[in-house]
Amino acid sequence: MGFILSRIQDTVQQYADVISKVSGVDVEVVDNNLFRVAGTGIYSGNISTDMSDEGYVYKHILKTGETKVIYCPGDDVLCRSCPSKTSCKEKIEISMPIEIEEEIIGVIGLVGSTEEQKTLILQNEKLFLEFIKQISYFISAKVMEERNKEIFGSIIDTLDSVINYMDQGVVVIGDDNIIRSDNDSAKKHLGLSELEGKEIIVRSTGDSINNIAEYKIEIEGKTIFAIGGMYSLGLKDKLYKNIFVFKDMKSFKSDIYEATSTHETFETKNIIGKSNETLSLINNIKKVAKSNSTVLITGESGTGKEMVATSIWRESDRKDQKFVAINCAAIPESLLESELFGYVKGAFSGADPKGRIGKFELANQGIIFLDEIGDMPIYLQTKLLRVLQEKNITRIGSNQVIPIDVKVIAATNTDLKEMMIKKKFREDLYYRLNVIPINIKPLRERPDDIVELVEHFISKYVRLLNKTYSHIDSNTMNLLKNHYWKGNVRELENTIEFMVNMMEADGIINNRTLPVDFFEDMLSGNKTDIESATIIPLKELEKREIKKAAQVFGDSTEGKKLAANSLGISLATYYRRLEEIQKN
Ligand SMILES: Nc1ncnc2c1ncn2[C@@H]1O[C@H](COP(=O)(O)OP(=O)(O)OP(=O)(O)O)[C@@H](O)[C@H]1O
Repeated sequence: MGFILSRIQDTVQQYADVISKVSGVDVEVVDNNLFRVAGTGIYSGNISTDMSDEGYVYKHILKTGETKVIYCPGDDVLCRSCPSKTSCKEKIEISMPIEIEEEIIGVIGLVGSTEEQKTLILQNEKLFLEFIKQISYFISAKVMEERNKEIFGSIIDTLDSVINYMDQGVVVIGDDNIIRSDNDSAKKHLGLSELEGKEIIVRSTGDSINNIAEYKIEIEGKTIFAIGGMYSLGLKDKLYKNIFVFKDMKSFKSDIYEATSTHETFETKNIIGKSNETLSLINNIKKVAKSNSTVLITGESGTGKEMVATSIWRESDRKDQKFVAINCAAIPESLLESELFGYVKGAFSGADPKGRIGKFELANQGIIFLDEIGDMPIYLQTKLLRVLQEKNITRIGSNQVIPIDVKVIAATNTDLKEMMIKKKFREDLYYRLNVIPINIKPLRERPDDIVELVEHFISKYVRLLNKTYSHIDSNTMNLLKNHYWKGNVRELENTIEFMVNMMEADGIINNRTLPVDFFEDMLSGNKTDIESATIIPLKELEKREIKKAAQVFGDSTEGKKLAANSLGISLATYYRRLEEIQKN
């Protein structure tokens, strides 16, 4: 604070000159560091000098805050230690502190250096004291003003840099719709390198999403949708009427997308398997990706339908756009419509009345993946069909028709044809979706993929669980190859994860590491629960397992040894039983 007086030195000097002229005596002003800020007459040649070696009276005033009249400078008790007390030119001196909020920031001195001046001061002492008091107030008021200006200026500077760092666009618009000021984000959101001086038309669409109003912006022949707020600056100056704080819809959607998309992304090179079925699947994905037609992926649960959908996206021209997945079975029927098409603030008094963007809008320009499409209620099927035909959507509660360009990939593990017969799936929608059908075979029908998938998942989990791996027993690999895998690749992956967890320090995966349900599945012949509740005679069960072992391991000598081993009987017993079965 101390140097403030010197910062308004010119103003203080002007005051000193006026006082001197009016009073006919000399004036001197020092700051709280005894720096001479202003001076007239005998002091005019010594402005901006350090007075710490001489200003004994001023030092006292800075310390005590008292006003002092020194009638005999040089002889006064305060001048006792002053080295120039004997040669002091002053005849009389009035000194008064300059204060701001009880802080002494300097001293103003009125000095008579001639006998006439001394008489003048003595005759008008009271008047002079009142006069300096007023001037001291003026100086403090000026300092206050300067200080406030500095604080205000630094607030403005801080605000300016905050506004420039904001990822929201900010534009100040005049009554004439001309941009007067803007930040870098505004340029980014509007896709222009310069904004100042350009005309901008901002109109509300009437919709509100996430509790934020939506606007349609027109600038330089472009139309941009944004969400944000328009605020009046409340100034008289019409050139600075409103401030518009906004984010363009595209970035807003990207933020939501980043926050909500959790799916694992696949590329065709990550699809494991060398069976003819898998090779032709990969080939089809590449072909299908090049077209914009709707794809319907069918296959049992766990066969890789979502994997195929994301691979189509990664191979397509839309790979840099969004892939938005929605599982129609996982969302309550009452919410599915709003999830798909979005809704605006006030559309209904639901749990989230603020308004929300729908998946179709989020996926615009990209791909929407409608998983478990068979679970979509019939009334929504009608709406979906209309969206696919008309290529636009309307948010629930809004009048705005929004054009949509999305590629649709649907998937199901239910038999849609059968659902059509039962009138649970609309025939017209089925044909609209089934433009390009892709069927993924169950894993049991492509055993040639199993060895590679097993090895892939073993190395994945060995790495993830930080285990040491040596090899997998060939007998165990045979069991895995011949398993029914009703949960398909997902079940295989889970089984391998279990086995790697169970693996001993020797790093060998064998029958002992297999999960119990694996054997239960084998015993039940992978039939449904009701069927497996049927009690099978032990003799029959034994026959079935021996036959299965013969099938799995073949009839080479080595295979027979493995079969006997996995059945837990001696080789001789295995030969004998097998012979009996074959005779019957
Ligand atoms: N050929 C494959 N190569 C590598 N991983 C695969 C393969 N097929 C399936 N998977 C894996 O199997 C798991 C199940 O796949 P996905 O979720 O795509 O199946 P889905 O058919 O969509 O299942 P659901 O019908 O239950 O939703 C995933 O972890 C996936 O990565």
